[in-house]
Amino acid sequence: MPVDKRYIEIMDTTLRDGEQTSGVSFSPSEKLTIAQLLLTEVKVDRIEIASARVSDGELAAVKAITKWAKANGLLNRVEVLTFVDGDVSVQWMQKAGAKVMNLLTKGSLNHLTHQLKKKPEQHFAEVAAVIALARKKGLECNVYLEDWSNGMRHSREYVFQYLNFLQQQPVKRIMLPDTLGVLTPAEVHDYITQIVQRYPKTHFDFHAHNDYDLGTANVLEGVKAGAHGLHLTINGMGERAGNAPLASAIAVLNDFMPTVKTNVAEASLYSVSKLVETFSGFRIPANKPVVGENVFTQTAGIHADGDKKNKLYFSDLMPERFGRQRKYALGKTSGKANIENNLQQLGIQLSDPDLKKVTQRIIELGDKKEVVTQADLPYIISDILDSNTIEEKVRIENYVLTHSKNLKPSVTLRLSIKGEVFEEHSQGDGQYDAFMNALKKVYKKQKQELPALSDYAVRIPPGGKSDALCETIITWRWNNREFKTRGLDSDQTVSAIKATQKMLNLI
Ligand SMILES: CC(C)C(=O)C(=O)O
Repeated sequence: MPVDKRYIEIMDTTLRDGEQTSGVSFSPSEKLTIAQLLLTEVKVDRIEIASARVSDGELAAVKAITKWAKANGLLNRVEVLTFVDGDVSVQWMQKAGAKVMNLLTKGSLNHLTHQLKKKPEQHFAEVAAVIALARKKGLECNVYLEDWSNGMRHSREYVFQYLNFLQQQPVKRIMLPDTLGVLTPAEVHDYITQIVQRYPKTHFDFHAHNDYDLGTANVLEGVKAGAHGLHLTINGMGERAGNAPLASAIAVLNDFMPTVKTNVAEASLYSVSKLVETFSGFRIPANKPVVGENVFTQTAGIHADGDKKNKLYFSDLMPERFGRQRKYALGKTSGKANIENNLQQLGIQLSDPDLKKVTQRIIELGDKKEVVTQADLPYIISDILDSNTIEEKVRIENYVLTHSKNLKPSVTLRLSIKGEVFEEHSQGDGQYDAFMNALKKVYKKQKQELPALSDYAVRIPPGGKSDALCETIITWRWNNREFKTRGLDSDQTVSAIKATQKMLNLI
């Protein structure tokens, strides 16, 4: 029988806690773009976009977002962190056009006593006054219990006294932060269970931090224990080690909590991660689950082989769910199956001998610590197929190229023509020019002319991701006709020399 799933509200706080990542600051237009994407594409329920009073730039950002949200009927989903400061935050909220305030209050006796130096009753009265004022001005109130986790560990009586008090207040949600990211999953489960059982009619959000890398595990336990909402950030940005990452938390809830649902669109998680990465300059680690560059790439040949046979290395965490694609790395450990998978994705078929040559070339590049990407493959293949069709009568045996400050580049070149070996030394304006000058000397002594170089183009495989390969395409003029040769290598001069050797074998 289908069971009614419990709905979990997702509040994204990338633009508030996420912006507390050291070194990160979003411009108002970046904040607006991210806010729009989060509410309309990613479909989180709520966003926390700033702290009140911070700066003029922050005020401009909040104004821009609230204006857009109001025009689109989304204003009650946009939240701002505010403070127990009389009427200051409330006035700021009004100036910014915001309607939902997340009031920061003290969730542990330690914080209350040593930071605010107040007694609980004093704090509660001040909180009540701000809430009353905010409600009078038409604002909705959620309340944060800062340092709630340590409150539960060391001053539980205070936490329950405060929660009892809040039951009498016109508060929509109570937010339970593990401010220092110190809780274990078992504690999260225990503390949230106690709270939701005691206050069954109150909405509780859980706000995890990731200091022990337990953020995602903790939000899972929070939901299992009955939390109604979660605070998450894109790419796990946030104060210190960050918050629980949105993408991981959603994947975990979808795969391990069949009794709950969220409204988040998995397919948009990768693109929003990339956008936030670009705007924030905060790089996504390549191994970050769901959104990291490497997390859907199989590197070991044995994995690629198993995937080809019966999808043996697949799990429920399929890349397509997140708008991504499985990749098979190309390098010295990748082997034939990885290369075949890449060729299949590119729609290319090769004979066995050519496949062997391609595999060999990739292993050689891998040995040189070069990273080969799928975009490099057509270049490698065309280089190999080109070489297949050219009979090698001229071979460049060795060369030494020099490049020193204030001295002309020079070359010592040894090449063989139909088995006979020649050696020359020369200088030039660049290394390749020096190489060509030495080559011309050899051919002049043979009373042979060389084609004239009429164009020289260098490119890297598209996408700019490859650090492995560079292709030089040289156009030659010879007997009133033009022809091109290509050379491929990780070094630009060497790729030009390879293109030149091909020319020598064509004339
Ligand atoms: C500022 C507060 C709400 C916070 O982020 C925390 O306590 O973790």
